[in-house]
Parts: sequence; C-alpha cells; structure tokens
Amino acid sequence: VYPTEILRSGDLEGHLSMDPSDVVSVSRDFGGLSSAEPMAVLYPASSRDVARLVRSSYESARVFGVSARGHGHSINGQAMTGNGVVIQMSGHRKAAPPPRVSERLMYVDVWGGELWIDVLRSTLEYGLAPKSWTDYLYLSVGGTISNAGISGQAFNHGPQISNVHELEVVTGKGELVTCSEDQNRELYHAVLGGLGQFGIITRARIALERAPQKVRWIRVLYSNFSAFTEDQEFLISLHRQPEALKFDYVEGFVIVDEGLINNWRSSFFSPRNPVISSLHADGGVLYCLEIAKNYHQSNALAIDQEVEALLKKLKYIPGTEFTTDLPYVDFLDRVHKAELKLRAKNLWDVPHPWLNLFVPKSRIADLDEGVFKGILGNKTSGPILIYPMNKSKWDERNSVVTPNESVFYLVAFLRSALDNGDETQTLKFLENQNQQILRFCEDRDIQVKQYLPHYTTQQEWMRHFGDKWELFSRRKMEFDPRNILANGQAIFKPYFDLDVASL
Ligand SMILES: Cc1cc2nc3c(=O)[nH]c(=O)nc-3n(C[C@H](O)[C@H](O)[C@H](O)COP(=O)(O)OP(=O)(O)OC[C@H]3O[C@@H](n4cnc5c(N)ncnc54)[C@H](O)[C@@H]3O)c2cc1C
Repeated sequence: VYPTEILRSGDLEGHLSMDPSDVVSVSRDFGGLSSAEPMAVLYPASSRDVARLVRSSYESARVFGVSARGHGHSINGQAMTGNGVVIQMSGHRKAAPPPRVSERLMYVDVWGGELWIDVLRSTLEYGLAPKSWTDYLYLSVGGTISNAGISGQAFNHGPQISNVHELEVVTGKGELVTCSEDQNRELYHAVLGGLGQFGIITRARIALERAPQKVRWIRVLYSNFSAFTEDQEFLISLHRQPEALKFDYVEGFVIVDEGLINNWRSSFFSPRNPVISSLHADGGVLYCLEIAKNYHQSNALAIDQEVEALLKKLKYIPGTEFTTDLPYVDFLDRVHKAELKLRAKNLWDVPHPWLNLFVPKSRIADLDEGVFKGILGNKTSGPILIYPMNKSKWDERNSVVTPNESVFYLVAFLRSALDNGDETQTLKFLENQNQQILRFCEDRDIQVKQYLPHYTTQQEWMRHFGDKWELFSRRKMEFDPRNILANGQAIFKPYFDLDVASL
C-alpha cells in the first residue's frame, strides 16, 4: 500500500514526494555501506505533519515504516527504510520554527531537524551556547540525542542527552506528546538515546550557559600509555570539585602511523611534524592528549597561569606542547574546516566503516596492547579517538547503555576506505579489522558497548542492552506497538515484514 493512497495531499501542510531524485537522496548515508530506497519522502511543514503521517500508518490495515532522517550521518543505514516513508527533518527551512531562546531560563527550543551549527549561531546572538557538544556540528539535534551526543565536554556536563530539559515527540501511534522529567517521564527517558525507536523528536529544549569568547586549545604527547590515561583520568576526576581549576574539554587520540592522510582532526599539527617524527622514529605508538580551556577576553591574562598550573600536573613528554588560541565558534566548528579540505581532495564521500566502542576503564590497557599495538599494525586510515567519561553524568533511566564502571572510555576508529591500490585501505580490509577488534574484545571478555551501535539480529541487540533489554522492549510495546519507527536500526522486525498469520 502506498502512503500516498492513504494520505490525501490536503491532509498535509508539507510535501510528500515520490520523485526518484528525492527518494535516491535519502537512500544513502555518510557510512556509504548500504542503501535502501523508501516509497516516498515527506518534507514536513510542522510537527503536525509528522504526526499525521505516523498516524496514517498506525491506523492503516497495512502498516508502513516511517524513519526520521536528520542529516543522514549514520554509518549503517539507521535512518533508512526500504518499505515506507523517510521524513526529511533537516535541510529544508519550511518545517523548522526558528530556535527560540529563553535568556532568563537559559534554554533554547529547537526543531528536531535543526543542525547543531544553527543552534549555536542562534544562541550566540544572546551570548549563550549549549554546554555539551559533538565534535562535528553538521548533525541534527534529533539524530545526536537519539544516540547520546558526546565530545570532550561530556566528562563534566554529561552527554547531550543529559542536557535536554524537555522534548516534543510524535510516538509510533501518531500522538504528539510533550515529555520531560515532570510529565510523561517514561517517554522522555525512552527517547533519550533511544535510537529513534519510541518517537520522532520534533522539538527539544536544550540547556544553555554563558558562551565563552575564546578557547586555548592544547595538545601534548605521550609515548607511555599508562601515563597518558592516568593524566586523562586525573583531568576528568576534577569534575567532582566544582570550584577546582580544570580544563573544559578533554579528549585524545592515538598516533599509530605517520601517513594519516585522512587525519581530519589534525588541523594544527601534522604527524609529519619533526618533533612527532623523531619521537616516532622507533615505530612506537604515540598518544596525544587534547585539552582546551575556555575564557573571556577580559580574563586573557589569567589564562596563561591557569593553563600552566594544570599542565604542571601532567606527565607528557617535555617540549611537546602545541598550543593555539581561537574564537569559541571556530573551536567548536573545527571538524568542518577539515571536512572542506577533504572534500576538496574528494576524500569525504568515501565509505566510512566506523567503529565506536565504550570501553570500561579497567580494560583500556588491553586495547592498547591488543589493538593499537597489535591488530592495527602501523596503518590506521583515519583518526582513532580515545577519551574517558564519568558514568555519574549519564542518567541510567535513558535508553543508551554504557559499561558498568564509574569511568569508561570512548575509543573511536574513524576510518575512511580508499580504492587506491593499497590493500590495507580497502573497505574489505577495514571491515575485517573491525571484526577482529570486536572478536578480540569478546575473546578477552572485555565488556565493551558499541556506541552508535549496529547489529543485524535481535539476539545481538538483546546482548547489547543486557539488563535494559526488558525495559527497552516494554517501552517499544508501549510507544510504538506496530514497530513503525526507525526500522533501519534493525532492532524490531517491522510489522509489515512479519508473517501475520503466525501472530
Ligand atoms: C563526521 C561525523 C562526526 C561525528 N562526530 C560525533 C561526535 O563527536 N559525537 C557523537 O556523539 N556523535 C558523532 N557522530 C555521530 C552522529 O552523532 C550520529 O551518527 C547521528 O545520528 C547523526 O545525526 P544525523 O542528524 O545525521 O542522524 P541520521 O543519520 O539522520 O539519523 C540517525 C538515527 O536517528 C534517528 N533520527 C533522526 N532524527 C530523528 C528525530 N528527529 N527524532 C527521532 N529519531 C531521529 C534516525 O531515524 C536514525 O535512526 C559523528 C558523525 C559524523 C558523520
């Protein structure tokens, strides 16, 4: 059954398109690893349009799938549906009421398809900004808070999902519901980190702080892994002391090889830098701690002393500090600059077999031995991020799952596959390596959790959610009982794929 047969055009304020170019445009994503063409694409003009479409499926005798698509920056087809309608939430202005800032209550209300870069631009007009970020800002609010939304601020402020006061959501029954800690709490926690399974986010109320003007961005190097992780863990432990002098951002990455042509994060030093090359001479792995301190121009004099006092406590290799000062916006938008460079070299629209793992602190050294110094050999084909976060900043009632330790690391293998004759950079090779990494964790009983998870069987999803599976599936029954939403995640079998006679 075609949605266009169910929905009369007069039912919508927006536009339901079956134009092949629209259908093709939503059938791909950043991963470039899979594709699925929907029957139609909805360009909604309001949250009511979203509700009307979902309700028409829910009430129909022949259900069809509905997937919200933000900016399509998933890796494994999570925003696709092969047998239904994709709602294109981002990238067309008609739907989006402009962000509305409350200066007094320090929040902003934004459309679910709004990109974070636009959220930033509009809040800066009031001298305010969200507290918790992703490294890259051309992602939609609905897309990142369906996962968690993490970056170097998460140790202190928690992930983005810990900084959302209220949501407006269209459930799988086509109901438009406002939810928060105080009303419809179950839905609110289900949707945060809920992989799009319980509702389509049409509006989010995001916490703000006074925006810093400038950032001192620093990188220092280590050759000793435990010195590196001890320093990272020390820096994130300072969140417990609200008054303590601390960095505002703590990340890090692993430098396995010198080539790193795709190291789009290395915008202010190149691994070909003579200092790095000399340290790298014995072929060993290096670790780069990346930290930043925000400040106001009026405070510029104090920043030197504050940074010096903090750096004094760290055990990095003397003489390996790389420092730059830049406006806050440029710091937050740093990955976009690198994107433009890669685009110019035709290296952006290539397959991205990314693997993101949350690793318990007690086992992070195993990854160093077995993966960074083992499985990866001396080629990485892209940045490998590594930074710790405090579990206390994550609300256990939200849907996302994290390891069972008070501190856990993100280890992100952000690789690009190339077809340049080098076998170690091919998609097949990198996908194989990802499998080896996952097998290594399994064999050593390292209890990792995938971030931006991808599985193909429900068995695997049940393992992923562990103790939370029962809650997750109960919430699905309650908020999307006909399995209409986000079936590109392949968690619940879409209703239209089920053998109805066997139900
Ligand atoms: C270059 C790059 C850098 C990244 N950096 C980071 C990072 O630093 N930190 C981090 O946490 N993540 C990062 N990510 C991952 C990113 O947060 C996720 O892939 C996110 O889902 C992308 O948002 P999107 O708008 O493109 O979502 P899409 O790919 O369009 O959708 C993702 C999922 O969310 C669902 N969804 C989308 N919109 C809504 C909505 N309004 N309501 C309900 N469900 C919805 C979709 O159905 C789908 O299941 C990065 C990704 C890329 C490509």
